Amino acid sequence: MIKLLEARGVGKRFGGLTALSDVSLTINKGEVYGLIGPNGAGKTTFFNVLTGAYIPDDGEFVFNGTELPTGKPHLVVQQGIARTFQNIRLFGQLTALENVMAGHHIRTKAGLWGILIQSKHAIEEERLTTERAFELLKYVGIERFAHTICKSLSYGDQRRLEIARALASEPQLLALDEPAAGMNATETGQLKVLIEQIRRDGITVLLIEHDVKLVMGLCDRVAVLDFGKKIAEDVPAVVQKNDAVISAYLGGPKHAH
Ligand SMILES: Nc1ncnc2c1ncn2[C@@H]1O[C@H](COP(=O)(O)OP(=O)(O)OP(=O)(O)O)[C@@H](O)[C@H]1O
Repeated sequence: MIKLLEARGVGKRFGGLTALSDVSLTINKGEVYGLIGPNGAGKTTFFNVLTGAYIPDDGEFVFNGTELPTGKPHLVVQQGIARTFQNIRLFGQLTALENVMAGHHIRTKAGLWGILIQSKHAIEEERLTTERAFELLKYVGIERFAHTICKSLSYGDQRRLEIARALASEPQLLALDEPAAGMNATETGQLKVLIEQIRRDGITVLLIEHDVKLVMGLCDRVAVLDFGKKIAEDVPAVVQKNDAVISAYLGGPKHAH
């Protein structure tokens, strides 16, 4: 197995509150890795320190053998980590296609000057970006909405669009923060198929999700956070039976039943 991401003793505090404490975990290339835990356990904070939105107080992340920069989201994307957000963050007034194109610009080279002077290179790059954005919309199943203003898309389609936009940055690791939130059972089923396809296409997935059935059916391994600490990490079938995990979710010791 090849290590893709290692979190080493990661800690994050907000004033007196310890949101993450000494969290270490390893994600291997090609895995779908689940991060679960009760509300407020620190899952989104983990995403935020990983992707550079917050600076961790302790520890570091090593990606492909290199330490990741902290507090620099665009550099993290350039290194090959893309994320979606729990509260969808799309450009509401732009079309679906334009949103995906915005996600790709981190990989283009012409820059603002090239676009302004409409250099041959910039024009060609823009054409390829548009083509790629269409492909990605098709990949996530919403190409029919390419020219629709994104805020008028259904919630489920906006979540798919967020995934397309993240994929546009050509990540090796795709971090999804509650991608099934607000989806009905059919949409969740389709999302599962999409994530399985993403894995088959060689992209490693880190998934925060409350839908336990989805997590257990999709993830190769799962880590459980509780009050900012990792309390378990294993294959889903083992994690499900872990006493500490059951107590964390039920808010008390395990009862015989
Ligand atoms: N910017 C912040 N400032 C202060 N406290 C924060 C901040 N972000 C998170 N927290 C606190 O850190 C703790 C962990 O929050 P976090 O959002 O990471 O949990 P979570 O596991 O993602 O929860 P949920 O499942 O509800 O989204 C919570 O107690 C939260 O209130």
